[in-house]
Amino acid sequence: MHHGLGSIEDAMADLALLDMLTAPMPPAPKGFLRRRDADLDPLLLAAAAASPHITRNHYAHDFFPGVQVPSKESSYDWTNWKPEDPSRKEERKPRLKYVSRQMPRSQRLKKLGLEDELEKENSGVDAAAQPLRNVDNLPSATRVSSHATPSTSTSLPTQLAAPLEVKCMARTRVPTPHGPVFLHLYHNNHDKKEHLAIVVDPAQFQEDSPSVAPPIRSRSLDAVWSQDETEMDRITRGAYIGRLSASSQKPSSPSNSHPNVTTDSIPSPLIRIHSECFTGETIGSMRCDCGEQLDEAIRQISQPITLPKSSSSSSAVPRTILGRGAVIYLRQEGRGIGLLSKIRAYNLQDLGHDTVTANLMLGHKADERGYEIAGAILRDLGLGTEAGEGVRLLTNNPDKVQALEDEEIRVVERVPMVPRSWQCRQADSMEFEKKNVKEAGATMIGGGAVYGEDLDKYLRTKVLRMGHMLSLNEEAEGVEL
Ligand SMILES: Nc1nc2c(ncn2[C@@H]2O[C@H](COP(=O)(O)OP(=O)(O)OP(=O)(O)O)[C@@H](O)[C@H]2O)c(=O)[nH]1
Repeated sequence: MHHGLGSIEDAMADLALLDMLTAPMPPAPKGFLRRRDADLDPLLLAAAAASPHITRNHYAHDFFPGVQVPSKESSYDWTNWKPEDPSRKEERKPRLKYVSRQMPRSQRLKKLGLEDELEKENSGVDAAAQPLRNVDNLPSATRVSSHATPSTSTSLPTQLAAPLEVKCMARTRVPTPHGPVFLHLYHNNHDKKEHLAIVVDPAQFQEDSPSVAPPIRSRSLDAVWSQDETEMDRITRGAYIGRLSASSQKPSSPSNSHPNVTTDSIPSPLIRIHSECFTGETIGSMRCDCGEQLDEAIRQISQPITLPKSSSSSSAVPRTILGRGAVIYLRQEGRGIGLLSKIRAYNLQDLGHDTVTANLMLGHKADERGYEIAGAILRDLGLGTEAGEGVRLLTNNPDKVQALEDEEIRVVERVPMVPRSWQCRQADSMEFEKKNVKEAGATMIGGGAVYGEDLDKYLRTKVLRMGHMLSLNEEAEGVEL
């Protein structure tokens, strides 16, 4: 393209070029896709030819305010653009504000005469913290002075002075690889968690044979909850006796479900207090033995119990009864620090810290659990009480034994939990892995043993730093299963 004064040939050449560029497009052949951008604008081309300063971009963009006022001198020349005078900002129109037409909730509640609701909201005690009050005939927790300290980190920070109450909200039969169990779901008035009791007592299905041992049943579940409660209501929440089926529906009653059976001649039921571990129990983590312990506890509790030989018995064959006991499953993930902190603690453990130090580095205690709720659930099940049976406690953790004794639960024996991998250390390792880990699904209920470097480190820390009552010799030597 030529600019300025040139020969007539140059002008003719420019015109021919302009003509070529702006000539109508010949009809597109079949299947040919037309360009989607605009055809060249002849005026724009002429302008571009006239001045080296003006390009198509000057027309397409408006970065500079001057362009919006074409009449302004040099408005198309961005070099003349000046930033806005900051002192003029004050003159700007104020931004539109959103104004609510609804009065604040506190005022609305007052207007409706619901100051109590307001008071409750401000106190921090919400309805979920008082599940018993909403649904049943048990008294509600009352608020007290703010000096009361919550007993565990999992308790609500809501100064509840009312005595702890637990209530079994529902119970159902669950078949497991170790036999049927009754799963009990509990609410309580001190935290918002749904703690569970896994009761092993298959003798309850044998309605025809006389009870040797008292059935393990929840008092709060078998209680009458309201005068207008129907049989179907009771059955639906699990307050039935025997085996529930289409042809057998016998609602329980507070009196007939807790017969006075003497327990002197039978061993006390085996109990485990177990704390939630999502990683170990749900995704089969091999950093800990929690999944395996849960499985092992249900397995051991379900084993038949050999009765001690009585002098009156003439039979030489030892008498056995069906296994019985319970796992109290507390929602105290990560030894009470919660899953989020536990996951972070694992990263610190990968850096070389042990499970205790990792907790401390995150500002937690080594163990933040409490066992008051476990004590209350055991009492509700009639276990470990003065009047009822003592319990044999399946644990290596001295804190649990002490905590239950503080709860006035009668612990007649501590039964150790030796990790399965320690028990079969001497077995052929490949065989062990194949049989117990790969095929069975390590740590899951009914599965095999969990083992590995992470687990070894974890178990040793429990023994060396948390006082767990396990002999490290067993780890070294191994015990045949
Ligand atoms: N913070 C933390 N918690 C862990 C870790 N590994 C497992 N846990 C938690 O530790 C708890 C294990 O509790 P329990 O199964 O009741 O057993 P225990 O206190 O070790 O005592 P035993 O009765 O002897 O088994 C669960 O809440 C797990 O989530 C860890 O590395 N860090």
